[in-house]
Amino acid sequence: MSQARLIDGTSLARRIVADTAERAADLTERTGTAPCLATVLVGEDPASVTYVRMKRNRCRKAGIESRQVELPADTTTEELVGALRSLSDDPGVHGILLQHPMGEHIDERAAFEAIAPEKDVDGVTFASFATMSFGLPGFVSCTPGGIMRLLDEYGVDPSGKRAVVVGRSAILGKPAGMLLLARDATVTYCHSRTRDLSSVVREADLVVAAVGRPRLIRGEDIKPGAVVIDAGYNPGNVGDVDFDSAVERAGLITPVPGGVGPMTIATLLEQTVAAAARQLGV
Ligand SMILES: Nc1nc(=O)c2c([nH]1)NC[C@@H]1CN(c3ccc(C(=O)N[C@@H](CCC(=O)O)C(=O)O)cc3)C=[N+]21
Repeated sequence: MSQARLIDGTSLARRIVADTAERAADLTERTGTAPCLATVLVGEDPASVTYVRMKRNRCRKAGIESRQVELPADTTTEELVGALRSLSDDPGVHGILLQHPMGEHIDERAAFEAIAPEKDVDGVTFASFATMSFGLPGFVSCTPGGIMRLLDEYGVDPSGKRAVVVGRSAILGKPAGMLLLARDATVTYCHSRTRDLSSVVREADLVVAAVGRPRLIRGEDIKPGAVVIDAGYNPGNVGDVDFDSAVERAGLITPVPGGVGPMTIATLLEQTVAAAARQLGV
């Protein structure tokens, strides 16, 4: 049986981070100020702690400072909004990442909207969603933005393709579909109420799996030759796609790890340096 070509997210991410580090160094030299990302974490969910640590480590290696804000699990929406407003007003902070998910008691949307649009390097605000949806310049949601870069790198033009996005979360599925639509794909969203998911996915030339259900999408659901992007985050580095069966049917596929994940962080760093350059007037 034929095997899909693998999309190497690690290597493209490495190149983007290297370019970003050069730009960060240049900016620091010219302005005397290093780009700075504030990372905001509410509570101590182990996966979130790990992701934030990875992002901060990657920042350090790229010459981006990071400021860590850790808030207790019982932080109220008002307190979180207050913390985000003060980071938004702080000229020493150029980008803000609010790690998702937060506790059930927090109004996530209110929190995201407390991030100043010019510092929304994670692309989570309504303002960023709007520019992204219209294909206008602005900050993209990092995982969807990373996915589009991978598609471009591998010569996949979404125009005219049937794209099926499985998942409709505010910072992953929904913006991924909007970016594909902006590039002229015919986009279908699937979600928890979708009837007969398999039959919808089988129509897809391009599948983006973004629900957080381990191995939900299986090889038999994949149209032969389709492009399969696995953006699912599940415990233990397992994606939403059953890789072993999907690789037999797909034309091009992202592995987990080594696919979309590293691109998420690369996009975050790149946008942080872009935000700093703009704020420092370069
Ligand atoms: N506001 C917000 N923005 C996010 O971008 C965001 C978030 N919240 N919440 C959690 C998810 C998760 N996430 C990942 C980033 C990188 C990898 C990554 O680089 N993974 C490596 C594996 C890393 C390892 O070896 O453990 C890979 O796939 O190759 C994974 C997951 C960003 N997220």
